[in-house]
Amino acid sequence: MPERNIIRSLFVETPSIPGNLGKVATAIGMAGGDIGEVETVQVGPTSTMRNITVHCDDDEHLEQVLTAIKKLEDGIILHTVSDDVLRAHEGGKIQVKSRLDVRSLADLRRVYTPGVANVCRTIEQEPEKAWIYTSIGNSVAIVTDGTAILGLGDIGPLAGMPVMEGKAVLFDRFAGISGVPILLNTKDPDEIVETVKRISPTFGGILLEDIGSPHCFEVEERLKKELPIPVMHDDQHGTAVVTLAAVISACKSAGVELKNAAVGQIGLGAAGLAIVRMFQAYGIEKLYGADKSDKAKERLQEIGGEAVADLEEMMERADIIVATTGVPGLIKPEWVRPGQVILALSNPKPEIEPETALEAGAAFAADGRSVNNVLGFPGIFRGVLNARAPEITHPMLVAAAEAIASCTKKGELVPHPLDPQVHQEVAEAVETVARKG
Ligand SMILES: NC(=O)c1ccc[n+]([C@@H]2O[C@H](COP(=O)([O-])OP(=O)(O)OC[C@H]3O[C@@H](n4cnc5c(N)ncnc54)[C@H](O)[C@@H]3O)[C@@H](O)[C@H]2O)c1
Ligand SMILES: O=C(O)C[C@H](O)C(=O)O
Ligand SMILES: [Mg+2]
Repeated sequence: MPERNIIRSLFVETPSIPGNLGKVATAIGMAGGDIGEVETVQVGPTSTMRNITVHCDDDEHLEQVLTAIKKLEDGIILHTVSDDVLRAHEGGKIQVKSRLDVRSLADLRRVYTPGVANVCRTIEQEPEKAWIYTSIGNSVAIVTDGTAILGLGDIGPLAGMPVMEGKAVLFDRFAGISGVPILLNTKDPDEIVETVKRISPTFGGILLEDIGSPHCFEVEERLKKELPIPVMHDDQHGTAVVTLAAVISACKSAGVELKNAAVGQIGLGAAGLAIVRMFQAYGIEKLYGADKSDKAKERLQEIGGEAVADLEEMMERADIIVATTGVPGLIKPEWVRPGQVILALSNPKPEIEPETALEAGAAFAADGRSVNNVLGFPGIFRGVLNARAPEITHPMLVAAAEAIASCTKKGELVPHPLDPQVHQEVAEAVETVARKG
């Protein structure tokens, strides 16, 4: 199925006679639209109202679907078309809620003053107890400067907030962690480091998100060194973990020894360079990298990778291709070699659609929706917070990748992110390594 970028909710009235919903569904299907949920809002004696979610490729395609429904007769009426995704974002996606109720004066005194003063004193005397008596040990800051929001680029922290709120939802749902978005009004590495350090006492960990390269490398390195709590740049290490898991699974299915495979990385920014480092540390020797920026290629050479000037040449040489450039359609179908593994991970649109890569002969292909760092970061932070580890180490990340691979069904590259087992397994694997110290 090609990528569907437009999701709309259609409010449709049909006569309450069997077969009419079928006519609507057929009209949508014949126009190439995909139907998501169908919600019956009201059933009356003469007519039925439904909300039908439809997925289309683009605006033009949506128009074709709407025209097809409008052409239907026999009392079928399309009343409204609304943007489901925008609607779901109204009021934001997250909120801070109290875990305790305040119904009586006694509750008030327990939750707040005067009772709370004793808790403050306890923490003053034994700061360690903040992990027991506050939410700090279960809270992670999701910090962005807005310079590399998905593949949308430097759109600023404010426009990046929906992504940060999204990450907070995933932390909550998959790991029971309170993720708190922090938007930074600066791109200066010194100011970022200074600000994050100053707010850090509020949190048990720091997730850096969608901070562009090259300043993300310095920012993360300094914060890791200077803070006593785990710091991880998701676009680097979360992505590298999930990518390693995907290639472990692909090689297992194809009966190929991963360590002997030739791997090509297109895009050597935050995600790409970390993926190369992860592959190197895993023992893969034949590693090629391509980037339009000479500085990025220099960074690859500094860590012992081989820079290739031409994408076509890289496609020719590599058995496994990973792309993280943010450029949709960068990989041409005619470059794909039979049997190749293609992970085109840019969001919101990949460098090549998985269907196109498979049609062109790839053995396995995936995009950034399935091979996504959502499979890694919730469990990784759950694991380190449980263990109260001061940092996230390379062996923890490898353990997380192996846990993801072990949850993957035969013939697939990664597990489904809604499988609660995967987040649990990642958390346990990371916690186990962390406790070994
Ligand atoms: N699936 C996931 O979990 C996941 C995670 C992180 C990032 N990503 C995606 O990866 C992409 C990059 O993210 P990032 O944080 O690494 O950004 P980044 O800006 O740090 O890196 C992008 C790199 O791609 C290079 N590039 C751009 N156009 C190119 C081209 N035409 N040819 C070769 N190289 C090119 C840039 O020079 C840069 O080095 C984004 O689209 C993001 O959505 C996906
Ligand atoms: O947020 C995502 O879906 C993945 C990733 O962090 C990205 O920047 O694309
Ligand atoms: Mg990101």
